[in-house]
Amino acid sequence: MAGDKQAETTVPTEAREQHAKLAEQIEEHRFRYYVKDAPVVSDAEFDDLLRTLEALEDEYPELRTPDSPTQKVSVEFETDLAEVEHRERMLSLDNVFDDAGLAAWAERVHKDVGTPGYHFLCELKVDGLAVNLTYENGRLTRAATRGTGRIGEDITPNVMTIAEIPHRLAGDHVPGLVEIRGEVYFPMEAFEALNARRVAAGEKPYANPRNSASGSLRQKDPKVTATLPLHMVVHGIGALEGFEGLSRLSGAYDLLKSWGLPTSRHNRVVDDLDGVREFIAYYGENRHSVEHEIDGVVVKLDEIPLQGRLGSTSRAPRWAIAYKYAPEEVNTKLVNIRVGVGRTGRVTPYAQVEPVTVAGSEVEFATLHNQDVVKAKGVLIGDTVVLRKAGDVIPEILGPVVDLRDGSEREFVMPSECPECGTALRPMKEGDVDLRCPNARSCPAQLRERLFYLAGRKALDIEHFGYVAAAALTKPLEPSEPPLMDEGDLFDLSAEQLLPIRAYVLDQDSGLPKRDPKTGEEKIATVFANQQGELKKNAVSMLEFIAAAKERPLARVLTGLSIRHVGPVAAEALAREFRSIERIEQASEEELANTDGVGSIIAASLKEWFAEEWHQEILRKWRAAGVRMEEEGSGEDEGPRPLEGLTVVVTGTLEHFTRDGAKEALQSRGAKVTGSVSKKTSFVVVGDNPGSKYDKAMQVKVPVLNEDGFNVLLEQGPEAAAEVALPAEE
Ligand SMILES: NC(=O)c1ccc[n+]([C@@H]2O[C@H](COP(=O)([O-])OP(=O)(O)OC[C@H]3O[C@@H](n4cnc5c(N)ncnc54)[C@H](O)[C@@H]3O)[C@@H](O)[C@H]2O)c1
Ligand SMILES: [Zn+2]
Repeated sequence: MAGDKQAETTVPTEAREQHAKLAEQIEEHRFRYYVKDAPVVSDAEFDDLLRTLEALEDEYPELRTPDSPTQKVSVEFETDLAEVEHRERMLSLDNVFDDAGLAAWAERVHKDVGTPGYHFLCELKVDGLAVNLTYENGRLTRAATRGTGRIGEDITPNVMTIAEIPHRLAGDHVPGLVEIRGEVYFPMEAFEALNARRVAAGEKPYANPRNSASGSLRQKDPKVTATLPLHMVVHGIGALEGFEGLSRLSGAYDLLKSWGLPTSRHNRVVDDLDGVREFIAYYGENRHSVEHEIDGVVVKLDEIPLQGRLGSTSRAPRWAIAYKYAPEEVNTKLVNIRVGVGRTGRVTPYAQVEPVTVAGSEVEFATLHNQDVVKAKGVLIGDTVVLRKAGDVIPEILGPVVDLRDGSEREFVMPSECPECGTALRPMKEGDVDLRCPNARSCPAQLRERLFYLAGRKALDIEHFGYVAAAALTKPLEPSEPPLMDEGDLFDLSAEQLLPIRAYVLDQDSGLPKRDPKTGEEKIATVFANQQGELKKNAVSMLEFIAAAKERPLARVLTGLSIRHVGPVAAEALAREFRSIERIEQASEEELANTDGVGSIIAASLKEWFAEEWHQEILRKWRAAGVRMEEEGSGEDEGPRPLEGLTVVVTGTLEHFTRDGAKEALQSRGAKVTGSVSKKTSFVVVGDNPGSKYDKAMQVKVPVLNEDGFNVLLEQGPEAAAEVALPAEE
């Protein structure tokens, strides 16, 4: 006893105070999270606090009293819902964040188990709300939240509305009593719509889907819960009476599944730690292939008797560990909502946030799509927001942290004029929410984006012509007249024009001027001239590359024109089929639409594009500058086109031709190759295993050629081929 007292006094006051302060913060966050469903810090920040407290207690074990948050699952609290005592405690999990932590856990398990021959059960850590289902003689009698771990809240009527959860277990052999533990989650895809409804009804939007799941289950009216797309994954068993012989947890899951409970499809039993590592690595890569959000992997000892041997602390089982992935959600400040103008003139609001690192990269901007989305999310400028960056997906804002508002936040108002050229904005189409700057030709933003795209890898591939050059040529500070009013004069740019240009150095992601990191001032540069007043080396190269770009294949030139919907693939198809810009322009909309890889939307878009006078002007100027407007070897000087005017469909596998080879052979002889059979089809070439196109050919009585007949067509022409075509059946 005396020894104890002495030990206590060895804790410095400072540490004791720090401990008390941290403990209080953690309790407060738990209350906001579990009770109010409205956390004000991210999970990562919360976990950090808990880890700091743990580290402090490692250093001064006397601080680790039974009261400490490290020893508890949650907080004591009052609730409007009825309280329920769990038959067996619901625990949390200990966390590790790296391989070393995982290995240390495995080593402890190994020491405690003593004998080899045990297995690890790997599961996904479902990011949702822990729920306890009590089944008595197969009937669902109660559902409760985890609560303090001993006492939870009664949410039976709400849980009863979840379709996946059986009210009665299937089969005859069910226990007298069983507690099923699992996670209820709210799908990410449905989250935005839920928040939109809440905002429209004047309710607080949820900060993330996990809060929605919890809030949905913990509100009073089961009729409301019934309308929500809640799901459950089962991941454990609590009390169990009147049932013997469970030896492996993985086996128990099979049993639960046979009773009709929603178990996970992703569980895997492995022999050793390397197997665990593989599982962790796999789902680290494929995190978004899973039907629910995950924040890590849970590794469990699969042998149930061994679980019993290892036991639990007051907070977590020793036989399981949670390996947490890097968080994809962080909290940050929404500094501003700006609008950007895209290549097609679409005007989209986007969020500028205080820069944060998330999922390994620094994020400063997040998309907001359109003004309705901003409203639906319920975010105000100045809010702390939950920002999510999932894999390669563009960062997005999930929702505001409403409880941190101080009244200084303001609503976003969509501008009525283009921020770059001042033109009044209009809806894209009548009734559309998306707005567009109609000044397509010389709105500096649109032209800049078009030029940047035109110079890019997919189009003319002009080296040294990057975003900064595109901006400088379209909106210089000096001279006042930009050298390019549209893309028409691109190939006539001269050194004399480039030399005097001074412009902002724009950031490609935001379209905003970059800032000097030291002074914070916006960067302005003499973009193309060096200090001696000569062209920079890069600028000389750029001009050379512009000249060389005139020789690029037709498909790339077409791509570079930024015709709506005409990307590299459609451009290839058009170039292959029509072989010159002139012929594309002369083609009827129907002809265009019937071209393989083109279709009616692109056909309409092409017609629209060619009808615009300033587009014609671009073509005239490019032609005069010597830009290639036809496919090499095309036109009149090309060889004969014996199959001109024919439309051919190829289906099934040919012996001596690949699909592309067959196409090429037809097209080089002037035939058109399409994907679908109609009355207008001249021939259908049929290889092995033809699909429905063959049946269609029979139905509409189009002549069908086998591979020999195809060769006749290629070598002797349509008349000869018609003779050997299979007679169309009656
Ligand atoms: N942001 C905040 O203010 C705040 C406050 C408190 C807690 N939290 C967060 O809440 C989360 C939950 O905290 P916690 O105490 O439950 O700890 P935890 O997340 O470390 O894990 C324990 C829980 O994981 C769940 N789980 C999911 N899949 C599982 C599986 N396959 N097998 C077993 N269990 C599985 C269980 O319900 C279990 O109770 C943590 O991520 C924590 O960061 C955040
Ligand atoms: Zn504009």
